[in-house]
Formats: sequence, C-alpha cells, structure tokens
Amino acid sequence: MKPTWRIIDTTLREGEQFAKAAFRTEDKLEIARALDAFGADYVEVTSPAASPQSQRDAAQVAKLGLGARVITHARCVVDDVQAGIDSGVRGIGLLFATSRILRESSHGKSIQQIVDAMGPPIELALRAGLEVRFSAEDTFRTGEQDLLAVYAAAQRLGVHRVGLADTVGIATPRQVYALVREIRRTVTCDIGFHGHNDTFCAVGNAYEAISAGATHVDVSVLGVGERVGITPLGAFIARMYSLEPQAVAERYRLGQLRELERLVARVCGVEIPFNTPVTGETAYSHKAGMHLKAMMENPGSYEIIPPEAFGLTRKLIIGSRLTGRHAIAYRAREMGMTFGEGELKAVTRRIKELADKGELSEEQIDQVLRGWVIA
Ligand SMILES: CC(=O)SCCNC(=O)CCNC(=O)[C@H](O)C(C)(C)COP(=O)(O)OP(=O)(O)OC[C@H]1O[C@@H](n2cnc3c(N)ncnc32)[C@H](O)[C@@H]1OP(=O)(O)O
Ligand SMILES: O=C(O)CCC(=O)C(=O)O
Ligand SMILES: [Mg+2]
Repeated sequence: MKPTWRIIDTTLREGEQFAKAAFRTEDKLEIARALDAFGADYVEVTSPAASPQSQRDAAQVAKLGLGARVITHARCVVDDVQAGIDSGVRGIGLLFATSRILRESSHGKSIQQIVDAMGPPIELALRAGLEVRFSAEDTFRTGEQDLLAVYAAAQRLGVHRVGLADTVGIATPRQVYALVREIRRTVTCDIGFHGHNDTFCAVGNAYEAISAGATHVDVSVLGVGERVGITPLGAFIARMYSLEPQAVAERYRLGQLRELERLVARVCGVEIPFNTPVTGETAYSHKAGMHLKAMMENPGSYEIIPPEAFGLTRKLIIGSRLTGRHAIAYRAREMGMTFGEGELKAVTRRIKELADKGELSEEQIDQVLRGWVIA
C-alpha cells in the first residue's frame, strides 16, 4: 500500500529563505543526500537565477543521481526557466502572485497580464521535458474567479500540476479543504499545496489539502522557511502516520528523521524545539501517575505513534511528585522486589515527599526502594 500523496521537500529552496540559513554547497549536498535517504519524493532547490553560486549548486544537486526528483522554483520569466533547464533539474515550480495586494506590490500585473505572461515560460519548460507546476502565489487572498482563470490557463498550457500557496499563513483548515475541492473539480492535473505556519495551521492545512484531493505537499525539515516557515516534514509525517501507518512506514525511512533534523538544525545553528512531534526531547516522556499506570499496561494508552517506528525509545519519569503506586511497583518488580499494598502506599508516599523537594533520579528511587526493604 502506498500513500496517494507525495512530499516535495523544499528545505533547499524555501528553507534557504529562513533567516538563519546560509547553506554552503557542501551543506546542500549533505542535506539533499539525507533527504534522499529519508525517501523524500522531491527535493526542491533555489532558483538558479538567484545567483551564480545558486546555479552551480542546483547543477551539483541535480547531478547527485538521487532517487528523489530534483526540481527548482522560478518566476514566470523565460530567462529564469532557461537557467533552471541549464542546471539539469527534472522539474520546475513556476509561480505568479495573484492576490490584489501582491499584484500591486510585487509585480504590478493584472490577471489578464499574468495569463498572457505565463505562456512562454511554461511552454519553454514543457518543451525541455521538465515536470511543470504553476502556482498562484498568495492563493488564499485571491478572488476565486481570478484563481479559476489562472489555473484554467495553466491547464490549457499543459502543466502537470497546479499549486495553491498559503503564502502568508492566513488560511484555515476549512478554507483549504473547500478551495482544494473547488480546484479539484476544475482541473484534471495534479494539485500541490504550500502552507506557511504563521498561525500554526500549516500541518492541519496540508492534511486538509490532501483530504480534498491534493496530490503533493510542500514541507521542509523542521519547517524552516520565510518568517516562521512552512509545514514541517516531521510533523506532517506524524499527522499522516497516525492515519495510515503502514503506507507511511513502507514509503519513508522513518528511522532517518531524527538525524535529518539534527543535520538541518546544526547547519542553521538552531536548537530542535523540545515539543517537535516525534523527535522532540519530550515527545515520548510520560510523567503523571495515571498515565504511567496505563502506559505500563499498554503503551498505546498515551501514544498514537510507537517510538520504535522512528527508531526512538520512550521515557517513563517515575521520580516526580506526580508519580503513582503502580509506577513504583513496576520499578520495584524490575528490581526483583514485591511490596504488599500497604507497604507500596507507604513507599510511594515517601517518594512523593522526597520529590516535593526535587525530582528523584532512577538511582535515588532505587535507593529508597532498597532501603525500605532493609529497614
Ligand atoms: C513566496 C516566495 O517565497 S516566492 C520565491 C522567492 N524566491 C526568491 O525571491 C528567490 C531569490 N530571489 C532573487 O534572487 C531575486 O529576487 C531574483 C533574481 C529572482 C530577481 O531579482 P531582481 O531582478 O533584482 O528583482 P527583485 O527581486 O528586486 O524584484 C522582483 C522582480 O521580479 C518580478 N516578479 C515578481 N514575481 C514574479 C513572478 N512570479 N513572475 C515574474 N516576475 C515576477 C517583479 O516584478 C520584479 O521585477 P521588476 O523590477 O521588473 O518589476
Ligand atoms: O510556489 C509556490 O507554490 C509557493 C511559493 C512560496 O514559497 C509561497 O507562496 O510561500
Ligand atoms: Mg513559501
């Protein structure tokens, strides 16, 4: 069983727009290889038109011979497309801002002028044999008639995919679902979604896009990108794994995720947030007594994704003031000790008293348990 959707990882394009990213050539090659090892379906690199080094780097990534399809991203400008073709990539994401605010501030074109300008760059890319996507930048602040006009034009030109871009992170999940549904009824080609995380809706929005018929989703490692970035790869994978575990585990090498994130964090000089889904420092920590009891019965009690699926382990914190007698009995059993019900309550009370002054380490708990038996 395979997922019906594909991941376009844009760490090397959107991620290069992250304030803290200054990728050297060797960083890009290492990240591209790590993305490929994870099983990313596409790796998107910065427009070769951006700078001479960007052109050389795109060509080097394209030459790596990855399993992932290496694509680039460009304005609807013939010279930019030609630079993409020259770099040897296999696909190109073209875009034009269609919202009124960006039409006025970014390029000054009307919808009709956009439709007229799209033709030559799209045709050039298609003639060169590239996989071509056309995206309406700032989709969710664009009038529906305007969107339908540009997507219909893109489809007439023969693009492989149209893209909806929540460029400013304004869309709600319900809006994403409704608009993707609408576009799904209008075009026959594939549909991509690119969502910014300004209101932390990027994962939910990507999921709704897929539910409504999108085939491709843009992600980046740790979500790096402009401002607070886009849909994070790991969080998106967590979302989808919880729904279709077998398909996700078969398609992607999930055990690579943590190393991939560590690589990008190191290169960008940032920490991985403690609450990052799956790989964050506390993602598999369980602390409250009621949770610990149930976790010892069945780890599925408070985990929707087993850590082993990602090569990770869980941590049960039993030395806090929130601990419970079941957790203490469990540890005691591990040490080969059994307590009667009254003793167990008493030793748990003692551990809680001590923990009120500060959490106990495993060694300290063991010491209390051993001391209790001897006393
Ligand atoms: C939402 C996004 O993240 S989109 C991706 C953003 N990525 C990038 O910007 C890549 C890095 N960018 C760059 O290196 C540069 O901006 C370049 C090389 C692309 C362009 O550089 P410059 O020619 O110096 O223009 P500058 O960046 O100042 O202004 C943007 C120009 O692109 C035009 N433009 C903006 N969007 C588009 C578009 N989608 N298609 C065609 N032209 C566009 C603008 O009209 C403006 O050209 P003008 O001066 O003739 O009006
Ligand atoms: O080309 C696209 O679909 C997305 C471009 C982009 O980065 C954005 O709109 O935020
Ligand atoms: Mg973006």
